[in-house]
Amino acid sequence: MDQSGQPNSLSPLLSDQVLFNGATVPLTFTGDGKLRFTGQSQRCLTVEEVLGFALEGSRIRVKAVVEKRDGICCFGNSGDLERRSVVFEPQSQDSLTLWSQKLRDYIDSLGRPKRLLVFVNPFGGKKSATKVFSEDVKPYLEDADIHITLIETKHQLHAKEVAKSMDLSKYDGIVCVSGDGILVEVVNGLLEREDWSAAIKMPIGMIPAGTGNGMVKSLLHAAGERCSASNAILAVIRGYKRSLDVATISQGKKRFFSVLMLAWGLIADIDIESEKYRWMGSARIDFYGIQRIFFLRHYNGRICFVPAPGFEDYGEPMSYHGEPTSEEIPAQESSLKSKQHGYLGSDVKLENMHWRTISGPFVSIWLHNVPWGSEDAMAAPDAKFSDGYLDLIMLKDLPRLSLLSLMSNMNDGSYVESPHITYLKVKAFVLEPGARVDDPTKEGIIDSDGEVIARGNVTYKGDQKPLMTYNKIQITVDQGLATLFAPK
Ligand SMILES: Nc1ncnc2c1ncn2[C@@H]1O[C@H](COP(=O)(O)OP(=O)(O)OP(=O)(O)O)[C@@H](O)[C@H]1O
Repeated sequence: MDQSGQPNSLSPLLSDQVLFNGATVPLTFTGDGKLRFTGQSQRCLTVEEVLGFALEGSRIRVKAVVEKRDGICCFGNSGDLERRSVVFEPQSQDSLTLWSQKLRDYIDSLGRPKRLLVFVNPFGGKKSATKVFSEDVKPYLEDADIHITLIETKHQLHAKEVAKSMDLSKYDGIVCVSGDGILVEVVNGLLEREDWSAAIKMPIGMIPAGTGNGMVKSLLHAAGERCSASNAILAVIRGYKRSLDVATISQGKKRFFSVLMLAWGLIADIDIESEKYRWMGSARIDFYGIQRIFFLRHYNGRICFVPAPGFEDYGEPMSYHGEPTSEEIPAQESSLKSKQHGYLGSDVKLENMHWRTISGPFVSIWLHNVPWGSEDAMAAPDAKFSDGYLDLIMLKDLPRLSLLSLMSNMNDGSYVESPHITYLKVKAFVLEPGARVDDPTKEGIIDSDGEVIARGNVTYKGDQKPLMTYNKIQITVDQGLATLFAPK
């Protein structure tokens, strides 16, 4: 709320006398979207605060969101929020029509979404998504007069199936009330469509309601906002957008599109193998992480990468050997004649790039697209949403106690400053995963965005067959391919 009462430099779109709080007061609506009541009880609503309005007989109810404190006041975006409304009464029918027209035209001019497809995953995280939706999301969407089509996901890959076949013309955006898993399904579904290039422009909004809420945490933290469902849904309603790099992980004809991360070694083992302690909630990661640190595994293998400008000194030069060869992919896969639909990955000429290589053993290889891996792990502090690069965090070896202290410093990202960590940006990447140093019969897990992409011999047994084999895989990045709703 602007209490200054200073006249705005922008000329009024509408200026009128209205009934407000029992008194007739001047009300001015200016081109910068400010609705300013003057007179005794001064009030000012900004366009950021206004969600929508409704006609109630001869009155207009303006629905707004404000920081929790007494009275409607200056909007701040990091505290607790509450919905409030301001009711005023124009003095004639003509005036009422004019006010409603001006307000409608203004809100329409902002490019806010009007029709949203909303996925709610009742199964994700603490199984709270249904409650989050009904208490913290739906009321805001109703105030903003946004038409919603609600889909409760019924099984794994349900959101992907819908995204792959939905009628795009019916929606202005997709909202996922879930963890990162549903976002990844939606991106993969959109990119598997024949009309993928139009489909992937559909803005996607994230509401934190899973175990891993890394994407929405990254979005809100970048804007200095708390990671809450109300801040997240406001970003959607206001309709601001930002583009997001998409990484294509490929092996032969197999493709997986990643927006968060790829891990091999320690992080993948903790992420995937700790599933057996799921009943512990998010504590499973810390609990199993400590076990893995004390029984640290080292993996043979090799990484090859195209460094971003400024990182050319890492590793040794090499020439690009191309995508995995037929010897590196099982026969039934390389002879697969299935027709390829959808996006096939970045068309950048990899053979023309300057490749570098580092050989193992490795403790951990981690590629990150955005800063936060979860709400309390800042995995890649320098990661940018659409710089066209992935941040590579590599760990070869270090004393267990140093590793323990590194892992406990992940909430502010400072762990990457450790001399044991190699931290750089890459444009393209090839992982050649090997077996464990201590026992060559045992191999590892490759995890991308929480999905097991490939599983080697004698590893954790999951319910599903992974998409790829535990062999060479390639990762390329397409700059800003996807679009997210984001705070300004
Ligand atoms: N009704 C359902 N039953 C079982 N699984 C489901 C259902 N709906 C969605 N899923 C799956 O739940 C997984 C997790 O989804 P979500 O993104 O909400 O949470 P997450 O934070 O990534 O993971 P989690 O909370 O499970 O650790 C997704 O891979 C999705 O396919």
